[in-house]
Amino acid sequence: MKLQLLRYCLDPIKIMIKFCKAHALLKIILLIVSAILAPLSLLLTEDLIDSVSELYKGNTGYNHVGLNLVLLLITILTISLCTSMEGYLNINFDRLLLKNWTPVVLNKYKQLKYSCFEDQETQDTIFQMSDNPSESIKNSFLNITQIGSSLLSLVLLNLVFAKVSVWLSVLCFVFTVPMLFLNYRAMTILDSLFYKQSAEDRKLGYLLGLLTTKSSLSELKLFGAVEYIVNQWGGIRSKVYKERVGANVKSQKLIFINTLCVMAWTVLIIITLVNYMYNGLITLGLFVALIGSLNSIISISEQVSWEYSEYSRNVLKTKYYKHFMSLPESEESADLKRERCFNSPEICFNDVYFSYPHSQKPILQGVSLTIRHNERIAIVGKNGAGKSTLIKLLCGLYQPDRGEITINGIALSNLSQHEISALFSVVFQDFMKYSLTVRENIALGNITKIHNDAAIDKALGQAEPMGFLKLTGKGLNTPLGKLEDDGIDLSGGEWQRITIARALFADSSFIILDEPTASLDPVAESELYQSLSLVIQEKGSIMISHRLASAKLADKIFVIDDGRICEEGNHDELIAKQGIYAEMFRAQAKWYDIIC
Ligand SMILES: Nc1ncnc2c1ncn2[C@@H]1O[C@H](COP(=O)(O)OP(=O)(O)OP(=O)(O)O)[C@@H](O)[C@H]1O
Repeated sequence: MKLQLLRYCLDPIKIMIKFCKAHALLKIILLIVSAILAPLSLLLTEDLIDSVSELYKGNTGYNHVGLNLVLLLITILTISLCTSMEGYLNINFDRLLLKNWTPVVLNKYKQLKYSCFEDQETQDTIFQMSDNPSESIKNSFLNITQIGSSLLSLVLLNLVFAKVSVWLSVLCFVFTVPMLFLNYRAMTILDSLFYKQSAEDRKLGYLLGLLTTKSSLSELKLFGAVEYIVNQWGGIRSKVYKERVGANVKSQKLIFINTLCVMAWTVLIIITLVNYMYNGLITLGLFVALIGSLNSIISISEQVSWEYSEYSRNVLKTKYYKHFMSLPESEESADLKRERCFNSPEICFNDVYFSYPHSQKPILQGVSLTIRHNERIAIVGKNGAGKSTLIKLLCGLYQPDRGEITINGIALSNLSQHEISALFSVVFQDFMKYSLTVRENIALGNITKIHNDAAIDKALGQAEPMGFLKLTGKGLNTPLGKLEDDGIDLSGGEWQRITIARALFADSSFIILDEPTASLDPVAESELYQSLSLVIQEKGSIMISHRLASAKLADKIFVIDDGRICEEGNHDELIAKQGIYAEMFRAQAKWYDIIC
């Protein structure tokens, strides 16, 4: 089955020629030259020995011996030069890949369509791409070209036997095949186990992570569950170990059988050659050359099997790379690079339907709504109603299946990424915590203003009016997270405020907050709303929140149920309507009434 991997053998060659053209071609030429020179050196050895023997008998002069010696030395020197140049090329491949290949891959990451992240296969590919695949692609190129060169050498070495008899050459070749096969099988037994155990290896790593990470270890200790995880880890570990021992024994058995075959084959060939020499059918030189080829054939067969086993591991990354490069990119055609300025933008959802890629489940079903600039909007609804999905569509991360989203009458799909970024800045539920400086964490919202300290301070002040953040002497350049020794580790609520500051710093027409106060304590929540109500007067706001007290502040509330807008109005209107919103609000208020 693993032989099927040979169908990918041209891919690493094509990739390496694309990114390291001259070096890759030179490597192939050097390998071909080395493959030819190995049997040639044996033939020259034969000539040298025979000429020395003729010199001894007085049938030839020193010149002939000298010429053979010089030719042999030149060949040995050339082989050694080829090997040194190959070493030099191998080092340069890394440099060239870093220079030519890495920017192409990074650019592809930049262009990837957001929907790519939905598909499990694609997620695997993206994960594999993060594990430096260029190293594996380079290695699979080296493996496959080395296999080609070794096979060429094998054929040429077998041809040396044809000097004695064609049958001997055929016999020699026929014996090479089981030798290759047994070596290959011995390697694949270990390889197959490696693949079979990869899920268990991942699980072992995960369990070990649970036992060595501060947060999980402290929770497991509290629950008294550490021993359970240790036992789980131990169970898998001993199963993996037993399987490895078993596979090694099987592999060693095959290697032993192979050694016996090689010995029988060697003895047979030597007896045949001795017999030929005894009958005067071959010279001493040819006898020595053929014995030399036996050694080379055995070691090359072992090398081919080893290289193939390495190739079968490395070439998988080439598969991932090809898949990665074929992933769809977000289209940003020339006419979409415009930067129009939308004064008083108005958002319209016109009968929008949407299902996630690879899913049949309808998430939004005929959503129609209008949001004007400077309006404070709240979107409320049960878990899974489709609130966050609506925001993702608004930011252009997904396209509606039916219906249209427009900004001032222009379809959102016709807006450039730049225009969309100028319209919306979003704080998602699963916001990012960047282990960068405070300055960078905030300026990522508008990187052009990264050195504008006054603007950064203003955004920070709006997001955290009480000044929770105690900066070190480095001020805004204080690192956050634990990547650096003097980094500050923030609480969930503190990180959330940094994220809100980032969104405010972006200076967009609308600020979108998906559960902005989920990690905040009640006092911080109330302070944030007061601060935001001032900021938001200058721009539109769309807030998703399960805390309905915050929805009271909104000019308009949209209630989503099962992907449909089922109610719309301000707090008083919706309470008067006695519908879903009123029911949700009463359910929450009841708890406070009980306590009060
Ligand atoms: N990437 C995805 N692929 C497939 N289905 C998804 C994906 N993301 C969300 N969903 C599904 O879409 C539905 C709506 O999800 P969404 O996150 O929009 O709900 P929500 O109203 O924001 O919920 P919550 O209040 O819990 O945050 C859910 O049933 C969810 O399982």
